[in-house]
Amino acid sequence: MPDSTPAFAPLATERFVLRPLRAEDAAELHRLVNDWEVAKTLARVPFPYPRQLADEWIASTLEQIAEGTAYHLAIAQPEAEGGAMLGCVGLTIEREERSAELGYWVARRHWGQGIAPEAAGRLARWAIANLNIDRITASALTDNARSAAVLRRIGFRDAGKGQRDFLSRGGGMPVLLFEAGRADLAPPVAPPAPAPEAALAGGKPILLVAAVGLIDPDNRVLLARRPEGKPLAGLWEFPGGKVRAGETPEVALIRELKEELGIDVTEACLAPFAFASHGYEAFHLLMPLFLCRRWQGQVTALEGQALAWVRPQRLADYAMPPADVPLVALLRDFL
Ligand SMILES: Nc1nc2c([nH]c(=O)n2[C@@H]2O[C@H](COP(=O)(O)OP(=O)(O)OP(=O)(O)O)[C@@H](O)[C@H]2O)c(=O)[nH]1
Repeated sequence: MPDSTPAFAPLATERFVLRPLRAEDAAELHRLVNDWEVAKTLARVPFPYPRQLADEWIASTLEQIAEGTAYHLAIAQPEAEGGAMLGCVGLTIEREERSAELGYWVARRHWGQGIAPEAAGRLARWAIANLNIDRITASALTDNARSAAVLRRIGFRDAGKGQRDFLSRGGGMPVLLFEAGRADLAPPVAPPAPAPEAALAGGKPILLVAAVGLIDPDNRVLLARRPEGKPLAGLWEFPGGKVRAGETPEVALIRELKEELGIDVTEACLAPFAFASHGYEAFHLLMPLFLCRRWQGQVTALEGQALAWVRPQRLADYAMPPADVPLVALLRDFL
């Protein structure tokens, strides 16, 4: 399955942009990273850092972005503020493991301004939502308390100790290992609005969500990817959403399909198929799944979400929320 980022659009953070490096960044990159205080914290940076290596490194990062194997980006001021480079942040993908390794550095004169957590946090959240990974790993030298604090602030958990080769130190060095999954990088989930007493399940409110398997004439099912910033970002799901007070599941679904996909569906075309009942940490999800083969209008991603029409036998290739797993099996057998 291809990742949804053929050409890399810069990522904005509150104060900066994360953009691909450019050939003309080489002299500045060399000046900033050829600093023992920076180089000594980085595993793959030699010291002294040869000027020519900056050109080669930048060229290799562009190839890696094009191949989708790694995303090494400049942390820069917005162009309107001068565009100066402040450091770099990067992710190397380990496709087989559905994971990626995070690294970053910030130029010494910009230390203490919270640049690393802002940049690395954004890249990590973007990656879990847009690349086919479930986990991000990182490491920090055992004596680099500042870097360990950055990782914990983003949401990384301690995952033991290890040893890594450091080019700048000429050999193996002890490191603290860190790891973050989808839930660690997600915003805190607010429980749904107070439910009627009858709707409390084991102390958790019941959340009623209506979802649909839209099926096209080729018998493919539409999945939508949960965007960055939402819980379960990066997982694929059936289109739909929360049923609001006063709505039936059908009415809620008709509204959501119009808002999210720009299509018109009638109640008569929504066939009840199955339901999910799943205990998440903050709520218990009750989700009727309808099937629909007829709608009006062109399916369009109106909320910037990635969409995929998926053949039933390929549904297992798409990571979905745990509540959907039994539904996928039923749907595959049915179609
Ligand atoms: N639409 C949909 N939601 C699902 C599926 N599986 C599943 O667990 N859910 C959960 O059901 C809830 C759907 O709520 P939603 O899409 O309206 O709301 P949201 O969390 O995106 O936040 P929002 O209120 O900002 O829109 C989420 O907690 C989502 O994780 C699915 O296949 N489709």
